[in-house]
Amino acid sequence: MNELLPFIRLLHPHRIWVFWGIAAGILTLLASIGLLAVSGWFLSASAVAGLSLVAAQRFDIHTPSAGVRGFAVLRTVGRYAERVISHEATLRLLASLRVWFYQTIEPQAPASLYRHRSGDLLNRIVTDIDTLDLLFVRVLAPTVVAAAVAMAVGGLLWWLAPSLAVVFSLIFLLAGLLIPLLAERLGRPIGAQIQQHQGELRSNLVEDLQGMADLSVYGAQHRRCQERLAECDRLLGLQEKMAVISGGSTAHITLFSGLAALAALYLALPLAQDGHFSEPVLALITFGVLATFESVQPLPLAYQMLGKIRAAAGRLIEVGEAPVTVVFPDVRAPESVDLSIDFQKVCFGYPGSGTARVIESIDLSIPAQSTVALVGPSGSGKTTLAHLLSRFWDPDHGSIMIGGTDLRRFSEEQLRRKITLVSQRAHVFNATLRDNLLIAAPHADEAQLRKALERAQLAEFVDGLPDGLDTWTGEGGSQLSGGEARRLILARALLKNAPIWILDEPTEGLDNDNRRRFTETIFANLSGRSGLFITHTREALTRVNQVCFLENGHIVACGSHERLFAENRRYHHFIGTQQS
Ligand SMILES: Nc1ncnc2c1ncn2[C@@H]1O[C@H](COP(=O)(O)OP(=O)(O)OP(=O)(O)O)[C@@H](O)[C@H]1O
Repeated sequence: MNELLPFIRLLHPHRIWVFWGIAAGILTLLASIGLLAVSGWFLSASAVAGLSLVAAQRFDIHTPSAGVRGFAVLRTVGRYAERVISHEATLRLLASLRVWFYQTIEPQAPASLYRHRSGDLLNRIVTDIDTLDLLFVRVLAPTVVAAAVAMAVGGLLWWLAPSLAVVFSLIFLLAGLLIPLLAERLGRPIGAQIQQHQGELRSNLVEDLQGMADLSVYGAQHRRCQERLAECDRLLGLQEKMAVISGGSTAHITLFSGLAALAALYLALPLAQDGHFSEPVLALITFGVLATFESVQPLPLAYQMLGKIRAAAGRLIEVGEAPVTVVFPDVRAPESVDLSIDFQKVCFGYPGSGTARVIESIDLSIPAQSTVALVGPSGSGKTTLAHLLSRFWDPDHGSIMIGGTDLRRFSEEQLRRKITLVSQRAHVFNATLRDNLLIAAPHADEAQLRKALERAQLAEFVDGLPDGLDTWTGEGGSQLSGGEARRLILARALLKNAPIWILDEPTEGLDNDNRRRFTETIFANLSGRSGLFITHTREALTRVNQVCFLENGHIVACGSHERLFAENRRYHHFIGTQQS
């Protein structure tokens, strides 16, 4: 149950709502019991009074009928209040849960979150958090309400006759404790499996939808559809098992409530005959006992779901409490105008990939306001080096400096302000062109947006659009061409105006003409900045200050493109194959 504790603690700020929700629940149930018990008493008292004319004339029908009406009104109002208040508490808890989850995963982005499939994360954020809201409304509140009501009724029975209270308590404990615990025990593994299967099904569906175009090109839709159907069948099978447990436990609760009413009648009858109380009180006791079992009716289903709730809590904690690989200091490092970059004996291996290193003892200096190109075969570690400079990860050994200060000394805001990353994978949000630009500079005015568009050579394109900057870009920029999307990302980078640029194959996938024009634009904007440019295009390599050739995580040669091309056979060969 430990996995639930962090979430129970989240209820603390909303304790007032929780308290009143539970209080309204208790009031409603007591009104329900009162209604049935007084109605029972009223009917039998009327019947008894009807036996003699004198008693019938003396019989006060007004007080009990007012009582019945009073309890009925109280029950309705109480139920309404209980629903409103408990839902308010639940929604507040949900909001706290979402904030908590976001706050715990945000420091893990982007490095640690790569481990999770996007559908899986979405599922945890939406479904697991929604499942956890059942914890209060379905489990905690009804348990407290049932316990409080049972104590109230037990106390009353004790006052009438202790034997009644003892028998009632025993049967109530069987129904309210044993059956929910049994349901929990039986439902736990199935609930956990349901939660896991639902997560997998949703992740797979998201992936299938994202890859629909490829699935249809390769004719794999039918096969994937069959796989999803098989997953749905497995899920249905599990849900059927849950339904059987739930039906069984409801039937047992009903049985126990009937038994308790019979036992109460059996014990109270001789007491009534002995004159301990009048005959109509017999009906009051029997109906009261019967109505009290209403409080335990929702418990088996709630405890049966506990497995599902615990699995959801476990899945959230697994993501939320994963170690944060990169921790930024709160205190800012002293600012320096020096924007030189130094990699000193940097070694790095991805977490979870054993001792295999992707970067091996790299020394690299990028003087301020100059650009170094990284060239190398696929998988040689170029992007990893760029991500290390962006501090998505920290090196295992060695250090990376900007202006002589270790990256680890900069606060997050300080470092992010210094660096812009323009990559082929940069994300275009499903929003307007304007919104995509404002991500970099939320307060930029029209003139600044216009200037960035002009410098990225996108102004003409935007002017030709009927909605201009308010044009929707589509999912991942699907309504833009590759070149337009890159220019939009470049305009965004220009708006940020960071002094250090990391460019990770920004022209990849563009045709020759677009690539040349895009490279031209980049270099026109690179002047005065320090840059790390991952590229293998000749037009970029001939314009940077230095080229470093990377193989298997090692820098094997550095120099001008012309010199390396003339003197380094492997570089010559690599560039030759790239150009061809
Ligand atoms: N998140 C990750 N977790 C584990 N291994 C990774 C991860 N990202 C990259 N790698 C591995 O690290 C190695 C270097 O990858 P990297 O992306 O840095 O190469 P690259 O030189 O940029 O390649 P490319 O030119 O194809 O983009 C590769 O073997 C890759 O499989």
